Amino acid sequence: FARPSSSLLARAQTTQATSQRFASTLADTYGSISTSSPGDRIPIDESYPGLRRVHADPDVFVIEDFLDGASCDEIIEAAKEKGTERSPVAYAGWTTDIKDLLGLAATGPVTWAAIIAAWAEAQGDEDASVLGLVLHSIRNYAILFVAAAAAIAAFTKIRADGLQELRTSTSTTLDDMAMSGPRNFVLNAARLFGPSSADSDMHESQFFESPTVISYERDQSLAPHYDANRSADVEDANRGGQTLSTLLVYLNDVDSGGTTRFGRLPAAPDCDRQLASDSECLNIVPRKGDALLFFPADADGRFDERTEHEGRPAVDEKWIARIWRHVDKVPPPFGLSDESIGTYIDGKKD
Ligand SMILES: O=C(O)CCC(=O)C(=O)O
Ligand SMILES: [Fe+2]
Repeated sequence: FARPSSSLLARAQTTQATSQRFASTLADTYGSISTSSPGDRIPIDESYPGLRRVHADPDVFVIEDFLDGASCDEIIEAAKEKGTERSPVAYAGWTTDIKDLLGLAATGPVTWAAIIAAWAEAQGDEDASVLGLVLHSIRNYAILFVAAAAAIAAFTKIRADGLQELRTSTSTTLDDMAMSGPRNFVLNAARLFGPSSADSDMHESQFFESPTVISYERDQSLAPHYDANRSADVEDANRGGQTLSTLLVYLNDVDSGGTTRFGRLPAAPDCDRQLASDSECLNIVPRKGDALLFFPADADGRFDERTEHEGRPAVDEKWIARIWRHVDKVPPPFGLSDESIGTYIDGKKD
């Protein structure tokens, strides 16, 4: 099977609430599996104040002044007080990769190698029978299959170990909704996504991961990645399954560096948030209080590879807060507790 190249970025996620996923399973990278193209995204309140579409199909929005300056400052202070740690990553998509690789090995090379080896063994053996040949093939198949499985396990481990270099920021999560900054972020997000849970008993914020605050110092970055996971049903089952939307708020103004770039989407030259020096790709300049909204998967959870994006290397210090809206309820420790939502979020309008 195909060898990984140095440009290969494995999608990754953390095992903690400060999570992050990286780009592409082997199937994404080598196109060995065709997947159905994504359909409609989850609904949002399209009349939300300040909402501006900067790309259509897939939709990407900037929301001007999504969060007031005092809330931005408070979120930064709360994160500093709690302390940020190196944003952790872990390999996501590994269940898909192992399945694909094992399937590929088992149907192709392993079978042929087993038969050829059995045939070679039988050469010069006057008494070789067809039955003997078949039995030898089966034995060889079993041995080679185990060897292939071990090689695949080693390969996925190496892939996983290499991921940390792709994300050099530090982060923490804020789940104390008694503080007005994080609370305003969650309340506004719930208002924005409101329509998607309008006919459900659940409060919209139950679909959210707790806000993650990410800090980038000079030269820190987040390599191109996807926020969704092709294997979300299995690997993200304990955090609400697939990520259907990413909402991030820029918490400070950034004069230089630290843009959010979508390498597969064209530039938006008419948008004043587009980085002027990038005529190729959609590349958003952070502005304090603005939000960026996009949809890593469609409403049914189908992965949308067009939403690949990155946090470009920081020059000036950069702070963001992020909410991932999942397909199902996100239980603690990843999501907010029912008690916290009941006390501070549900029923509050602002
Ligand atoms: O820092 C950025 O601009 C992008 C952050 C991001 O992609 C993420 O947190 O998933
Ligand atoms: Fe992301």
